[in-house]
Amino acid sequence: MSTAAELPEQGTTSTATTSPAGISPAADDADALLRVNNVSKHFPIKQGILIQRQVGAVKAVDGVSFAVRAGETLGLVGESGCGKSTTGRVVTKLLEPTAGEIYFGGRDIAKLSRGDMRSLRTDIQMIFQDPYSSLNPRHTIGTIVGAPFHIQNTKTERGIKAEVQSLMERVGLNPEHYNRYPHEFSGGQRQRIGIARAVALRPKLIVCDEPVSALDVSIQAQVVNLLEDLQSEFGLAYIFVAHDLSVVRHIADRVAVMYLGKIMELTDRDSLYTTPVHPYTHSLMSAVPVPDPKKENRRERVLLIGDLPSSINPPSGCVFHTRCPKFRTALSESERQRCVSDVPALEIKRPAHFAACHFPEVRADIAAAEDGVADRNLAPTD
Ligand SMILES: Nc1ncnc2c1ncn2[C@@H]1O[C@H](COP(=O)(O)OP(=O)(O)OP(=O)(O)O)[C@@H](O)[C@H]1O
Repeated sequence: MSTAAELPEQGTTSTATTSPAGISPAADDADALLRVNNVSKHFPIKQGILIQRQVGAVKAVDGVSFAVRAGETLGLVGESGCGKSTTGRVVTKLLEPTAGEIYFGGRDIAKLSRGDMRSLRTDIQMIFQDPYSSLNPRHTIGTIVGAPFHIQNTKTERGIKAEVQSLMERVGLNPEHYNRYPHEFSGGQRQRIGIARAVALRPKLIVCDEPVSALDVSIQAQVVNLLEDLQSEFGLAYIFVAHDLSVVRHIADRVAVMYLGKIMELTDRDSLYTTPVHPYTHSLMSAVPVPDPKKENRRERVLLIGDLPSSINPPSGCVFHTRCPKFRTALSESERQRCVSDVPALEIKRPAHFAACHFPEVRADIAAAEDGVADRNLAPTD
């Protein structure tokens, strides 16, 4: 593993990586199925009626690096608009990255054309947030779940029907409803249809983009449990995009926290929830209620002041400095200057614990223990 001094700056797409293989340490994982290295997605803003010219860009994702191991779940969390969904869509190549590398099974898929990506569609799939709009209302469930088999073109009609009905049964749907249309199913059942479609070809990786946030709370846990069962049965890896920290704590092995298009902290679930080192993660965690009323009364809430800055013109240096409680209250003038001018690298602060902060919360362990962060019961209700 590289030392902190060797680590690259996260953020600007022109920043060179310095690890021997040219891969950011956050993506440099020997067991990785997917390695996302310094990937950006900037949406151009154009002006003009006849002749359009680019006048700026929405920096939805700006130099993110992470790895996903075979069979694991990586949670992607952060406030609305921080770039979680865009990251997921770039990984599945529903969106083309502006810069960076995406290694899947050792091959850089970032620059593959749509045609070349067709063979990889078997291996990488996506489950969408909205079970109402992600299914074609004019197609029966048989057609929707059977579509991947038709594209693959290796099975007879009868073989496809048998496969689809077995998948329906596996995800908790009645196989006799093969000829029904999406509007005849509830929200939870529609998400099960989306899941059956995603796992049909036994992919290695599924990007789950807020798969339960549109569902009733009572249904959420059932769908999360189904995803977990399918993961162990088929050895799937998930990127699980969510803004709900409880669901992510329940399902993720490791978690990446995003803010304004960048990864602020990346580590295993327990380290993140019990000993966060980035002031942003600390604020997020402090907003989660503690079940014990005594501890809940003593809970220190770290409020973030101000609105999320625009991703068209993000703050200089550390993008979080304009809202960082530590920047406001605990740093000297020269330390603050560093936050304003230098982009912090996503670097190792503890073994396997990455954070992009010049002045991480080194006392977070003690604070977390005192505040009862470690005791928080964040599992979703069954
Ligand atoms: N097609 C697009 N064109 C321009 N800007 C876009 C486009 N898609 C997303 N954005 C912008 O990119 C930023 C990141 O959006 P994204 O949807 O990835 O965030 P998110 O973290 O998933 O948010 P949410 O939790 O609300 O879904 C936002 O500022 C959004 O407005």
